[in-house]
Formats: sequence, structure tokens, C-alpha cells
Amino acid sequence: MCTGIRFSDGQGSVYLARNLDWTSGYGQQVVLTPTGYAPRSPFGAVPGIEHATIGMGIVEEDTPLYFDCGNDAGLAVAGLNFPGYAAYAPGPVEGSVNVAAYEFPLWVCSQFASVDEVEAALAHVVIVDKPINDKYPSSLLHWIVADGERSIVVEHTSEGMQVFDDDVDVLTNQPGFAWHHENLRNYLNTSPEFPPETELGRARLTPFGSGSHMRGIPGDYYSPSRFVRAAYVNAQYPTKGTEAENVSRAFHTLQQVAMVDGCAAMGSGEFEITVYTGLFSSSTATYYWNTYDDPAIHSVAMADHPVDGEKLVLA
Ligand SMILES: C[C@H](CCC(=O)NCCS(=O)(=O)O)[C@H]1CC[C@H]2[C@@H]3[C@H](O)C[C@@H]4C[C@H](O)CC[C@]4(C)[C@H]3C[C@H](O)[C@]12C
Repeated sequence: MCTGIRFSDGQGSVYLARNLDWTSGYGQQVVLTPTGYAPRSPFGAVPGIEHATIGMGIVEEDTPLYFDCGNDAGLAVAGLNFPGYAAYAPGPVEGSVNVAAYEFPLWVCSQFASVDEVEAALAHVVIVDKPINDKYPSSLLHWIVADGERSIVVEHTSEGMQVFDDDVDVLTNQPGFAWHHENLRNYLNTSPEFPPETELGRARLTPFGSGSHMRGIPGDYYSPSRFVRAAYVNAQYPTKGTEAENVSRAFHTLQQVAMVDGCAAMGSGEFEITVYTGLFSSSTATYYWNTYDDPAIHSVAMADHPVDGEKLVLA
């Protein structure tokens, strides 16, 4: 499973963070796509790199396959599993902008500067089941796209393209975003408040301590439960101004929905873990991450490398 969250520093910067939950990694590393790089876009959706992009991914056929990334204009995107719902066009559709599923994050970050721009462009987009090669068939995903103002969720299903305003700035896995959003109405009773002394019959009852009104927030790893828990924590977290505070915020929030070895098996019997937690900060154009086995937070800033080169940079 995976969880993505977006928040801002209140000064126009975006922080987009995600847990990548799976049984093992794909050999992913931080990849910087500079503006001089010449993409090989199967249907021409990514003719060139307008915005330098940094994020976590792998490189195949000299092409960055991003799991999540952000750009020099303060726009970011993350892809999360959506099997059973995601459905892509079997081939390119004439008259549309045809984006191969694997290049969707690069298309977003290399071409656009804001969520509004992406949303407008999506009206003409078809996502195509065009794998990069035989080794990596198209993944069935949905995406959260975020900037300093807001986020949207992009789902391409048998109904076609659907775009949702994500007013809670969270995404997990199945079912679709609309279901998760409706499900939040089951948790209207939850709040961070400290309850007053209450009378029950002749008894006067006081809380054991803080957290009493959080009871009911689900604690398990199931996708609907992680959505509710991440939405609660992300919404209640106070706005923070500094980079250090916001990095801390992202990792603490995603720790709430991180998967621990041995607790949740997939159909194969293998256990899911949070392989890595990644964060893009537009405030400093920096990608931060840690892994299951190395919880120390590492970072690479765009400024650490030339952003106008021709070659992909593996940081
Ligand atoms: C497995 C990852 C999603 C994790 C997740 O959401 N798990 C949910 C588990 S469950 O179903 O809900 O149980 C996804 C996210 C991004 C994906 C990768 C990116 O899309 C980049 C390439 C795309 C290629 O087509 C396939 C390999 C790949 C390298 C993908 C492998 C895999 O599907 C990734 C790593």
C-alpha cells in the first residue's frame, strides 16, 4: 500500500510526501532530469523538459520512470497503486494528448508549473497502456498532483479520465478517491479536543489523558483506514514555517501510516513494508527520503547538480 500527503508552509511552498509500500524495492534512486535532456516520449506528449524535475524512480531505456517527483516551479506528483480500477487506452487516440502510463509523472513535472495548468491540460489527455519495454508492463496507478495552493487526484478508469479536487490533500489505494472522501463522513466525531468531565449516572468520569476524541480513527493498514488516519493527522497538524519543521512534519505524519514487517501480507503471502518515505519540498527544491532499513533522512537538492545538462543525473 502507499500513502501520499500534501501540505504547505503557508507561504506558497508545497510539500508532497509519500510512503512506497511494497514487498521489496525496484532498485529506485533519486533521479534529476535536467532541462537539456531529450526525452523519448512514445506519442510526443513530452517533447522537451520545460522544468527540471527531481524525484525517486528508476531509469530504463535512458528514460526516467518516476514513482514521485517535483519540479523547479513548485509542482509535484506521486503515483499510487490502483489495480481493479485503473484502465488505460490500449493505444493512442487521434486528436488527444497521448501520455504513456509510465511517463505521467514526468509529463506533469516537465511540462507544467501549477495544478491549474495540469487540470486544464488533462481535459485533452488519454493515458495509454504503452510499456517502456517487456520487462516493465504498465502499472495500474492513480496520482496525486500538488502545488502550493492545492492538490488534485487523477484517475483513468473504464469511465475515462476523472479529476478530483483533493480538499483533504491525501491519497491511498483502492477504492477510488470519491469513495474515500465520502467515507470521511463516518469520522465526524473525531477531534483533538480534551473532553470535559462527564456525568454517567452518578459517576463523574474524566479522561485518562489526551487522545480521547481520536478514538474511532482506524489504526490498521487497510487502504481506507490509512486514508482516514492520514487525513486526520495532515489536517490537524499546525502550519509550520521553516524547512526543518516541515520535513519533520512530513516524516512524522507518514510514520502514522507506515507499514511494519510481518503485519500485513499480500495475496502472495509476502509482507508489505514501507520501502521508503519520500518528500519533495518546493521551498528548497529538495528531495528527502529514508528507507525501511535506514531511517536517517537523506536529501538531494536540485542546486547540488547542474539543472540544464543533457544527461539524467543519478544522485
Ligand atoms: C508498487 C508501487 C505502488 C505501491 C503501492 O501503491 N502499493 C499498494 C499495494 S496494494 O495493491 O494496494 O496492495 C508502484 C508506484 C510507482 C510504480 C513504478 C512507476 O510507475 C515506474 C515504473 C513503471 C513501469 O510501467 C513499471 C515499473 C515501475 C518501476 C513501477 C513499479 C511499481 O508499480 C511502482 C513502484
